[in-house]
Amino acid sequence: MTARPKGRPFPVRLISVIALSARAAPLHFAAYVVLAVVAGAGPVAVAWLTKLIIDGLVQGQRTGTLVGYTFGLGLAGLSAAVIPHLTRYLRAELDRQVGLVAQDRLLTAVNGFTGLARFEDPAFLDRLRLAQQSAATSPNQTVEGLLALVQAVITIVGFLGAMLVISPWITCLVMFSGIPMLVSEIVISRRRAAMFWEIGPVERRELFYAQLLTSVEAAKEVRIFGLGSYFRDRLLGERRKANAAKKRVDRRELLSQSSLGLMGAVLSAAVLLWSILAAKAGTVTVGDITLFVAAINGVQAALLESAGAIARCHESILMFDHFRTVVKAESDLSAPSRPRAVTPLENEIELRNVWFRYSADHPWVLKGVNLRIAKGETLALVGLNGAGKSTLVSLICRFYDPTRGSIRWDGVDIRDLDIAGLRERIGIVFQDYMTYDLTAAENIELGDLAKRDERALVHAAAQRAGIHEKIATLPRGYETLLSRVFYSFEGDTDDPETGVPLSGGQWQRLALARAFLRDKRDLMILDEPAAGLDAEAEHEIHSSLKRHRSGRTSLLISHRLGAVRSADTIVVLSDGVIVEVGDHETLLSAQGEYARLFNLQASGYTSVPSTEVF
Ligand SMILES: Nc1ncnc2c1ncn2[C@@H]1O[C@H](COP(=O)(O)OP(=O)(O)OP(=O)(O)O)[C@@H](O)[C@H]1O
Repeated sequence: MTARPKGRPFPVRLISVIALSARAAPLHFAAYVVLAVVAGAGPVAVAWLTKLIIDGLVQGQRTGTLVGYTFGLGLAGLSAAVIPHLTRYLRAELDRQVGLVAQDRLLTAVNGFTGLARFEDPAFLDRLRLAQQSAATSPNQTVEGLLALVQAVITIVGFLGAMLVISPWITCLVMFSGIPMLVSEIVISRRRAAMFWEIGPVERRELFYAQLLTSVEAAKEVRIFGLGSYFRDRLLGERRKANAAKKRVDRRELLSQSSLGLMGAVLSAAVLLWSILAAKAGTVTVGDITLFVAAINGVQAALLESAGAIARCHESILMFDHFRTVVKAESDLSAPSRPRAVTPLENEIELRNVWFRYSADHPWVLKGVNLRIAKGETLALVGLNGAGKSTLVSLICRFYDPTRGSIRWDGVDIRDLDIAGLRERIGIVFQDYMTYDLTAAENIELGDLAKRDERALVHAAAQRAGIHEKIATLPRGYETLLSRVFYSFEGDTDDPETGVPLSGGQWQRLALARAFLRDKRDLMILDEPAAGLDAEAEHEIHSSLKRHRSGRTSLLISHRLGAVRSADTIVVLSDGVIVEVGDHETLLSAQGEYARLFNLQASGYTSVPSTEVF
C-alpha cells in the first residue's frame, strides 16, 4: 500500500479547502460567515445584559435604562431563535453547491487518467473512495468547523474580557484550562484520519461481499453453490475488523474527553465557590456572580466546542488530502508536451520488439513481439488462454505502454500521438464488453456519440449485428430500457422506466452493433466477437464481418479457428511469443501449433467426443 498523503503546510491546506466552498457558492458562504459571527457574540451579550439588569435592579437604576437593557435582551433572544434555522438552510445549500463542484472536479480528474493502471491499483482505489467521501463533505465540514471555532473564540474572548474586569487570575485559570482539551482533540483527529486510511481495504472487501450478496449477476451462483452464508460470514468478519478499529479510537476519545470534562467541572465548582465567598466579602456584586456563572459555563462550553471544531477541521483537511491527491494526480501514461495529430492510416501498425508486464512484480506477458498489421489486411490472432492476446489489444489502444519496445502508427510511436485522436481511429468489441442499463438505442449510440441523432445509422448497425428485429419487438422499440435496475413494478409496460433484460447472445449482438456504428475507423478490433452466439448466429456474424472487413484493417481474435481461416494473416501467440505466422493453408501444411489446434477443434465436430474433454 502506498503511503498516506503528506500535505503542504496546514494553513495552506486549510485555505485551499475553504476556497473551494467560497468559490462554489460565494453569497451563501458570506451569509454563513456573518451569521456565525453574530451567533458567537449572542451568549456574551445575553450574560452581560443580564448582569446589567440585576445590578440595575439592586442599585435602583432608572426604569428607562432597565427597559433598554431588556429590549437588548429580547433582540438577542430573537436572533438566537432565528439564526440556527437560517444557518441550517445555508449549510444545506452550501453542501449541495460544493458537492456538485467537488464531484465535477474529481470525475474530471478521473476521466483524465488515460490508462487503466490506476484502476487496477488497490491503494489508488482506496484513495479514490476516500476522495469521493471527502469531496462531498470535507469542504463544508471544514468551513463549519472553522466558523464554530470563530464563534467559540468570539464567545471566549467576550466572556474572558468581561471576567477580566472582575478577576484577572480567574480569567487566566479558565483560559489555560482549555489547552489540554485542544491538544487531546487534535491527537484524536489524527488517529481517526489514520484509522480511516488503514481500514480502507477492509471496507472495500466488505463492499465487495455486499455486492455479491445483493447483485443479480452473482445471485445464481450464490444460490446454486450455497455461498450465501459463506460470503455473509466473510462480510461480517470484515465489518467486525472495521468496527474494532473504530471502537479503539472512540475509546481513546471517551477516556480523554471524560477526564478533561471532570477537570472542567472541578474548576467550575471552585470558581463558583470563590465568587460566592468574594460576594459575601463585598468585593464582587450579585450581578458579577451571575456573569461569573454564565462565563464559566460559556467558556467551558466554547472551549469544548472549539476543541471539537479544531478536531473536525483537522480531520476533514486530512481526509481532503485524498481528494487533492486524486485531483492533482498525473495520468498514469506519459503525455508528450506536443502530441502529434493522428493521420488516417496509410501503411501499417507495427509492434516492434514489444515486451510487456503489468508491473515489476508480475511476470512477462509479451516477450519481444514483432508484428505488422498492414492497411486493409485482416490479421487474426490466435492462441491458448492467457497467451497475451487481449493484452496486445490493450497496448494497441494504449491502455498501457509497452515496458520495452514500441508500437507504431505509420512509423510514429503511439506515445507521441494524441491519445484521444488515436482512440478516435479505432473501433472495437471487447471480450468483456459492457452492458449499459440504458435504452437499446443508447446502447448502440454510445459507439459514436457524434451519430447520436442519425437514427438510420443506428438501425443499420443493429441490422448488421442481427439485433434489429429483436429490438423492434420490444415494448418501446429502440426506446426500451434494457435494464432491471430501474424497474418499477411487475407488468408496468407503459412505464418508460420499465426494463426488459436481454439474453447473453443478444447483448453481444448489441455490443457488435455499437462497434459497427464506428466501423469507418482505421482499425477494427474484434476480441471474441461471437463467443456467446449460437452456431447459426455465429456463422451469420462471421459472414457479415467477412463481407464488411474486406479492404478494411482489422484485428480479429477468436478461439474458433474456423472463424479466422479466411483472415489474410494468422498469427499464433504462445506464452507471449509469436510462434507462427501465415495464412490458413500455409499454417495447416506447416503442421505446427495452429494445425494442431485446428485439427483438434475439427475432430471435435466430426469424431465421437472423447470423455477426456470433460
Ligand atoms: N490487469 C492485469 N494485471 C495483471 N495481470 C494481468 C492483467 N490482465 C491480464 N493479466 C495476465 O496476463 C496474461 C495474459 O492475459 P490475456 O488476457 O492477455 O490473455 P488472452 O490470450 O487474451 O487469454 P484468453 O484467451 O483467456 O482471453 C494472463 O496470465 C493474465 O493473468
